[in-house]
Amino acid sequence: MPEEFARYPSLRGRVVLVTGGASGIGACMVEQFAAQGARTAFLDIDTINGERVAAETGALFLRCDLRDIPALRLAVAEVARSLGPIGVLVNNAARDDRHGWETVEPDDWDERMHTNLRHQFFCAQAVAPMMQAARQGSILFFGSVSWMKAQGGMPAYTTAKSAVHGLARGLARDLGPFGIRCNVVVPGWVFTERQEQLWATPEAVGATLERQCLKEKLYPPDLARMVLWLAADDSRMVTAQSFVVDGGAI
Ligand SMILES: NC(=O)C1=CN([C@@H]2O[C@H](COP(=O)(O)OP(=O)(O)OC[C@H]3O[C@@H](n4cnc5c(N)ncnc54)[C@H](O)[C@@H]3O)[C@@H](O)[C@H]2O)C=CC1
Ligand SMILES: O=C1OC[C@@H](O)[C@H](O)[C@H]1O
Repeated sequence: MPEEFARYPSLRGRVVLVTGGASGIGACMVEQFAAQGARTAFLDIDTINGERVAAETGALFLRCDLRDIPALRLAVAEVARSLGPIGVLVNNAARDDRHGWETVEPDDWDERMHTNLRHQFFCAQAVAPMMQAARQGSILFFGSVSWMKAQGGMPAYTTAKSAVHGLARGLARDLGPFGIRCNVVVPGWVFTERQEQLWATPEAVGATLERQCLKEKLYPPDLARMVLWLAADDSRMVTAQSFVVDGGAI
């Protein structure tokens, strides 16, 4: 894996907000945006890891349960007050806990929609006015290959992740006249510590690599590289699109 990351001059000084930045892919993105010289902030429910990442990167960490929309709105406003108008939003936070179709109750369903979909919209709604004033902005939404692969065992999660595409494309149309771009990043199976611990059995890893055209495991930097480009002005005419980073699994 290449050590160096591409440099994006337009990200220097740009205010970037990442949700779910305390671990996994989100933590890698926080690290890389900070390395680009962006004024970086992240929201997460995980205080312990959030404070660790903030100490390591110098990024601003605000604890926030993104299922709580009033709290989300206050946190976004605090980021803008502290760092300046937000120019890039990365809607990364989610939870891919498995759940059987047979046992899901209405409250479970609603909670998983709140955890994986709803906050992506309300974070976009909160930053859009700042981006409208600047006549530019990049909003990234995180999807998943899981629904594309017809992965079972998590129907609420795969539903939420497929809905992200409709959300991004509709907002791309609404916000495009203001120079605001909306795109979806679609990770394949990305081997974070959590994924390794929870699900990376030799059989599951083997089956994934068998399915991928590229026979290597994906890691968070593979996603961060795509995100940096979509966040930067280098992708200035790219919107309403989905970018799959999965080693060719689908
Ligand atoms: N790792 C993978 O294999 C894949 C990941 N993805 C997507 O990529 C993104 C990042 O994935 P990972 O790093 O693996 O996720 P992760 O589960 O390791 O990290 C998600 C982060 O979001 C935070 N979070 C969860 N619920 C929250 C809430 N209510 N309020 C605030 N923060 C909350 C968690 O504390 C955590 O720091 C997610 O959107 C995920 O759905 C998609 C396909 C595959
Ligand atoms: O979104 C996802 O897609 C692939 C799954 O194996 C992974 O655990 C999940 O996060």
